[in-house]
Amino acid sequence: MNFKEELKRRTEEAEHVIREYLPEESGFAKTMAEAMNYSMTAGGKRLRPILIRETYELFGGKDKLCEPFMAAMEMIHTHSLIHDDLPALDNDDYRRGRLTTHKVYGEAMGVLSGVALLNRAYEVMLSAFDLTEDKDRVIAAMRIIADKTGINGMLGGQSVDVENDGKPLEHKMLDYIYKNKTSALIEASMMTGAVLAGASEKELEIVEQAAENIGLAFQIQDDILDVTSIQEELGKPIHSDEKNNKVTYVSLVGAPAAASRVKELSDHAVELLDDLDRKNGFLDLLVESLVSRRK
Ligand SMILES: CC(C)=CCC/C(C)=C/COP(=O)(O)OP(=O)(O)O
Ligand SMILES: C=C(C)CCOP(=O)(O)OP(=O)(O)O
Ligand SMILES: [Mg+2]
Ligand SMILES: [Mg+2]
Repeated sequence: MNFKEELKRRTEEAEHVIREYLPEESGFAKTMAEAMNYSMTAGGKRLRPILIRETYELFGGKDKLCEPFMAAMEMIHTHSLIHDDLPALDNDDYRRGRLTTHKVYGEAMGVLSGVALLNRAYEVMLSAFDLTEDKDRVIAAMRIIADKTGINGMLGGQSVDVENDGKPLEHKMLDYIYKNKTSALIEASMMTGAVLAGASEKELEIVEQAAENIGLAFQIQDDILDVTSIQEELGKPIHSDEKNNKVTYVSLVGAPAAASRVKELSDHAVELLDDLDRKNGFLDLLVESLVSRRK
């Protein structure tokens, strides 16, 4: 398998699915629709939608039921990035190689278009009821997503993250922040693919653990790139963490130790996936590739 080519094909396919669910830019609320689409069409790796499809296929899913969830997940993720960049939070001017949404449309529209994407995600997920007789699987997926993005997941983690800007942090709290602000959405993505395809409780637990490790590795790599990359490659400003006086994994243990931790977490995730009776070779390669990602 040529991994790069396969990844490109899957990214393009995710891109196509996402575009089907974007709001129309018309009517009195046209500006907000434009702001929503501005960030949604700015690129991005589309990692979470790809993880949904790959995990869906890992458990035997073959049809389009996962597609509204792929689009919805990218909307939730993009909402989180628009808000993460706002002046009240990380105050960053570039994202996905473009000026941030609030820089182009103003702060009020940044707040509103972010919330509107979050709301649209739920409208899109509800449309999945039209694609299956098995309503329980759709409900189960939506329950996971609501839970993992709220106070017990992404929002909880993000709130503790911003609350602690400029304060010393212990490992335990940093782990809480990373597991929630970043891993929770990766967990929700992979678990969504799994429940939609009918995975068992036991399989779902393994997927959740693997995704937690992937998410931690992903966030630590993000910390590393914040100090080792360049804006042109990353598409967002470097040294954002230092600007906000954030304790990160890199500031706590240094970049080389952080890189070893990324490798350990990624290896552990692949081992966990190996415990399943099923295999998706591309998914394993994707997880392994995140260790050396440069953007
Ligand atoms: C509800 C909200 C707003 C959630 C944001 C979650 C999140 C993982 C943001 C990015 O983290 P970061 O600031 O460490 O990364 P980046 O370098 O991409 O800004
Ligand atoms: C969790 C973090 C570090 C936020 C950025 O996520 P991605 O690195 O997946 O951002 P895009 O590719 O979607 O822009
Ligand atoms: Mg942040
Ligand atoms: Mg940020």
